[in-house]
Amino acid sequence: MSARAVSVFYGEKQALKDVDVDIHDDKVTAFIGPSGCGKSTFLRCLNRMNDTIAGARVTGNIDLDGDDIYASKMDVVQLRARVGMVFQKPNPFPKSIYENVAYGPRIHGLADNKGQLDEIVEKSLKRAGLWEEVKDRLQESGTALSGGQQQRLCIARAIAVDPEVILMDEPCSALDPIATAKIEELIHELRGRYAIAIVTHNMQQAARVSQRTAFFHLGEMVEYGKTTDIFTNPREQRTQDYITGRYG
Ligand SMILES: Nc1ncnc2c1ncn2[C@@H]1O[C@H](COP(=O)(O)OP(=O)(O)OP(=O)(O)O)[C@@H](O)[C@H]1O
Repeated sequence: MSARAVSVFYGEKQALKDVDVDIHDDKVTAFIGPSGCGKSTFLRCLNRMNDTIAGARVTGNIDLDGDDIYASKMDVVQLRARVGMVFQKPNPFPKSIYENVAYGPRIHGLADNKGQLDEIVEKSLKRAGLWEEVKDRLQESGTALSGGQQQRLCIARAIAVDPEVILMDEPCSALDPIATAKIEELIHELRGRYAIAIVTHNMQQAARVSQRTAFFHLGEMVEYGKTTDIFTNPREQRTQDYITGRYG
């Protein structure tokens, strides 16, 4: 997936200026930067979640596997299956664990019968590292799980519709350190199968989970490169100042 010259306006206010970023298929890309710099705004451009915000306007080009995602012929429901999203606060549907995962494949017609749907649910929960914990209580409510389990359920829900890209907006910020470690481990396991982009406030987390990092500041993407380079040998002074804790 690639973004070129992406700008975002909320009404008159420009929140992002001319951002170019590539999201590689086999890598985790982290978006870092101080609060309000536009990380979440940019992430939301990648599956057109900004369409749901009144007054938000996006310009520039974002391409997913050869398709312009802002083209008028783009089906946004299909796009959001291809580019799934996991939010800061786990947000399972108030339905059973099974239904949380089965819902997407059912509406997208990915299963011909109950057996196939069961298989998708099992496979998705396994990939999200949750199957062993929930296999005997699939009919219980998803909202009764712990926060970390709920977040893995949301990841299973995204996986169930066979996405190409998974976007994660601060997926661990509402979780305790153990649940956070599990999600980070899961991100490692999912890499290679899905392109992943993650917004994080936590620089250590970006360094642990990503291979590419984009540093945002005041609506600009200041520097993009290999995570190791960004953290050990940044080209830009603003990146250096941020990673050494001079602001943010
Ligand atoms: N729905 C909105 N309406 C108007 N302005 C918004 C909206 N969402 C974000 N903004 C503004 O756009 C700018 C970028 O916000 P954004 O949430 O993308 O930053 P961020 O880097 O993700 O910050 P944080 O880490 O605090 O979530 C900020 O100035 C913010 O106030």
